[in-house]
Amino acid sequence: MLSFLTIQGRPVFVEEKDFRRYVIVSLLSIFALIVHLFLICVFWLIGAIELSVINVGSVLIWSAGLYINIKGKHDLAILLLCFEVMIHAVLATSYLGLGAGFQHYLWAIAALAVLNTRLNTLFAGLFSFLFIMIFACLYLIFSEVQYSYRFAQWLEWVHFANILVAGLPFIIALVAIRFITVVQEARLSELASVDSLTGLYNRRFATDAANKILKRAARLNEPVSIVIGDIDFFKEVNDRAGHEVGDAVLKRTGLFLREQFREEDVVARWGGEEFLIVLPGMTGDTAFRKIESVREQFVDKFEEDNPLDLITMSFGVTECQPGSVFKDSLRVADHAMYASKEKGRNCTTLSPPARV
Ligand SMILES: Nc1nc2c(ncn2[C@@H]2O[C@H](COP(=O)(O)OP(=O)(O)OP(=O)(O)O)[C@@H](O)[C@H]2O)c(=O)[nH]1
Repeated sequence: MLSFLTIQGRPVFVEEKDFRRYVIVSLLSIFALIVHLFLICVFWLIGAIELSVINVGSVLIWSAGLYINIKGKHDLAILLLCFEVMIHAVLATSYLGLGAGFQHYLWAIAALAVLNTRLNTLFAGLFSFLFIMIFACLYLIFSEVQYSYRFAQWLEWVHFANILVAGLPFIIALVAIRFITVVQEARLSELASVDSLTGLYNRRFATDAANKILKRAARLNEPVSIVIGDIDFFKEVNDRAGHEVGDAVLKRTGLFLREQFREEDVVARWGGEEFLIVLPGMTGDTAFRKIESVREQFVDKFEEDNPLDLITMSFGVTECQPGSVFKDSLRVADHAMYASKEKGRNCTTLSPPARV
């Protein structure tokens, strides 16, 4: 995914992921620059010249970070900004003591360092640990430092504000990790259950679903029918029109079959040009009539789009006996489908249920 952006008046396209880093790091830098410029004035006014000077240093580093980020070196910019926060936290604590709460920013950058996926995991972990280690050391080294500037009555509010501001990146980092995890879990489960060519369920998912449907049907004493459908002379389609056309036929068959059945029915690509359909609540006779109508519509659909090449399907149907095992009923449906092939194809065969 590309986004449009102008750098020095020239239009450039950047990758969506980089564009996000560009915007986030730039906004963060601008926000930090404003805060530090404000702090320079505040410290100057209260006579804390050395603190004012520290903030001048920060302004220079954040400006450099912003510049490097605009130039496209986002990782270097993030690294530089993490080090600025670290140095700032140490110096501020050494002058103002732990009561001002600047040490809490180390937790924020520890979380951000782990989020930087371009750092290898070991490095990211080590960086993060380094920041937490410094945080712990600040408590050992500067526990005696007392705040000695004007407006001491505001100190606890400065601490309060620092905890809140430092907590924000921490929350953002956790939300980002959660978001990425949820999206990836959904993607993985889709990959594990869906056939990438047709978008139908794959064999593994369909087997699990069929077993569950059969168990439920046995409990409720309801019928279930199993159907195997196979495209006729598919090898010829591939040989004459090419593999790509063959793929397109499979895709359209998948779409067509999905449209023909209810949501609770399982329609899956069983392999190659073979499809499995599980019809809960349907007796063998009803399933047979339904499949015959689907088969006729299938021929019409492909005839409309491609009148020269007749594409047809052969089906095998069976009803599962309560308490029967999926693989036994599947075998019966498969034999029924082969019986349809032997009868000359483009037809449906209903077989009696497998014995329990
Ligand atoms: N394009 C394409 N072809 C596939 C795919 N999977 C399997 N095939 C092809 O499907 C063809 C199946 O051929 P056969 O098993 O001989 O069956 P058929 O030609 O349909 O003949 P009958 O089933 O007897 O009517 C083979 O040529 C496989 O290469 C796929 O994902 N894409």
